Amino acid sequence: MIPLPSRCGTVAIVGRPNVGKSTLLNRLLGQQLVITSHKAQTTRHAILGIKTRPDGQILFVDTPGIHRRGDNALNRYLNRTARAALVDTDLALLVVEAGRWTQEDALALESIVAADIRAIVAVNKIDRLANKTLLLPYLQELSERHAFMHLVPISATKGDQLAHLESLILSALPEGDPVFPPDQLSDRPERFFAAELVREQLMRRYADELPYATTVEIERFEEEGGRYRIHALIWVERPSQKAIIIGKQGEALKACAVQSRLKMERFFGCPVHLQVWVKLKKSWASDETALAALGYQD
Ligand SMILES: Nc1nc2c(ncn2[C@@H]2O[C@H](COP(=O)(O)OP(=O)(O)OP(=O)(O)O)[C@@H](O)[C@H]2O)c(=O)[nH]1
Repeated sequence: MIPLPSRCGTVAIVGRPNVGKSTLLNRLLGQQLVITSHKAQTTRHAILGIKTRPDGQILFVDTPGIHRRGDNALNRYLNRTARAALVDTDLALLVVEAGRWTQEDALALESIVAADIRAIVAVNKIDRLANKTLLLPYLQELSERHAFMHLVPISATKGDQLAHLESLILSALPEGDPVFPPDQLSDRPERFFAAELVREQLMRRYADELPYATTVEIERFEEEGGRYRIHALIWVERPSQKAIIIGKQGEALKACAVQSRLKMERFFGCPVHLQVWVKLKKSWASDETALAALGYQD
């Protein structure tokens, strides 16, 4: 048999907030690389996830959801990051939710059209669709909205149709040799993932708007005799937010730190000593300079 040519290229995963882009990427990579929560706008950075297969390498770029939230510096940064990921990419993977089409989905599709790149659409959360007969007309509508290369109904949480989706993605990429070593999963340093794992707990544990007013900075990240010593700072905008995060007698912060540490130990594969502090920095999310200092940089 003639071996298939190796393929390699980048795929930008785009879509409105909360459609399941990060869940899909983790599932395709077989590891929790990017953080997820049931809250919209969990993803704040474009993250590269590398999938190496015998027949090639897919370089996935997970992007923040394209959204229409209030106009502050952080929101502008998120939309800019999502759109920038479409420049110089080989393929777009638009993720939508089965049975739903909103103005934000339309914005995501517009950004693909504006970038003039080929796109596959993954119709996610089919497990949630109570009436399966609605899928066909929904796919029909999608195919009328844009000339997608493929329309693939999937369930990111259940894993349905993901192998098929991955093969379609690979065959749409240009021929080429892998650019990263086979065991490399991302281009981000370990301290980036440490900050993300603390932020994931904030997104999951605290109600409503509070997590959006926080960010995490890793002040210290050291290896000592086979274990990691990590100091994390949670930045908040108001004293009241600090009090909520810490909780009665520090219980809430303690639980957040324990869970973050357990996930870090799984991610890094070694014991972790984690300390977490909460500090006040006025309006970090609306100030471009403060954002840049916290790592939100183009
Ligand atoms: N039922 C069901 N839920 C899903 C599926 N995929 C994702 N979800 C849920 O949808 C929510 C959002 O998932 P994320 O992966 O964080 O979504 P995202 O598109 O990355 O969100 P942003 O960070 O806001 O851009 C989570 O609660 C997931 O568990 C699916 O196939 N079926």
